[in-house]
Amino acid sequence: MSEKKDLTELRSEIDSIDREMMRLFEERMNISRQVGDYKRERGLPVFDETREKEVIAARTALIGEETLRPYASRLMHNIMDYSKEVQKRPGGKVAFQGCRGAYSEEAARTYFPDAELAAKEQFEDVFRAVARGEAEAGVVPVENSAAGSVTANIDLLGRYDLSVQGEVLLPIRHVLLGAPGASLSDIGEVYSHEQAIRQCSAYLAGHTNWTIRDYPNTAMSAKYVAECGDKAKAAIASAFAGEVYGLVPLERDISDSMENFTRFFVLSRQSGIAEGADKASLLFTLNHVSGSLAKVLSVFGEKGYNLTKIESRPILGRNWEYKFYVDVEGDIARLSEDMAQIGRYCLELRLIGGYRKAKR
Ligand SMILES: O=C(O)C(=O)C[C@]1(C(=O)O)C=C[C@@H](O)C=C1
Repeated sequence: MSEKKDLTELRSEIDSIDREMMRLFEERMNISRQVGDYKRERGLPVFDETREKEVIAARTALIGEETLRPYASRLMHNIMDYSKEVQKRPGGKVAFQGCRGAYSEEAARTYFPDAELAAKEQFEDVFRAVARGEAEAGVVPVENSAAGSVTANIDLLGRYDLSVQGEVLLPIRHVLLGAPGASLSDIGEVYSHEQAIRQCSAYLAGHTNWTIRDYPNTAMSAKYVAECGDKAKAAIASAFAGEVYGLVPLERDISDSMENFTRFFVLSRQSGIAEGADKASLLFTLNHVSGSLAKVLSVFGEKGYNLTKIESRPILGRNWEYKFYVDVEGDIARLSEDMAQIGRYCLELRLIGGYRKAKR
């Protein structure tokens, strides 16, 4: 009869099995990450219920001892949950402009729930961080439903060779935030980003005694008011920013329109059209021939694309010449072919990105 192994021996066997399991676990998660990249590029969902059922059934069947099968099934279930978490987390950081509590932070969090976020001071810092590979992705606002385009970012799209891989639509609910102990009657100065100020213009017009001051970002203005601790100063930012900086809400929902949304773009170094893309953004400059713009637009119409936005931006150093930025919806997989026809009327034509339209 063989000698029973002692606890040290048994534990040492467990240790070596665990080492092997951890090595395999890491290997499996690395493959999962690649599956995640594949799915992200093609706009496929991370969760695949049919595949998970197949995997659990097939792996459980490998277990000889029947009483262990329910545990094996739970183990595989957990492994695939971790696998999905790994897939959703981008390898690198995600840059946004502003500081903690910024609407851009909320947008970045919406698109990349598990990513490590990096705050940047200026919009251009976000573009630069992605272009240099310091960030895997960047999230920037491009348009607000009430105040219109964020032209600084439209211009930066033209200057940087990055592509748009996704879109986020964020509901914006502005709050007037004051220092602890402040009330509405104390306020003399209001700080915020110029877009937020414009979006609350009707509300602010009712307070003619307030001095309105531009600030680079809504959350930064909340931070500034908190740091001053001056009851005469207020900021316009989100309720979340108010919580982050310990400010008190003096008035909620002060936007002119309750239907206030901001569109954000997800920037990436990766080019190409995401599979399942139903929206695209293009930049072009025109030939100096009469009717060029009408011709470009008519191609979009003839080919069945729905033009959802057009913006003209001045070209630096070429007075009274413009760069056109357009968004189109439709069968984006076909767009590359159709661009040849559009290109006939353009000096320059660039697809900035084909992506999935954000859900409201
Ligand atoms: O095979 C896939 O499609 C994966 O994404 C991998 C995996 C897994 O870890 O096995 C993870 C999530 C899916 O729901 C299904 C399976």
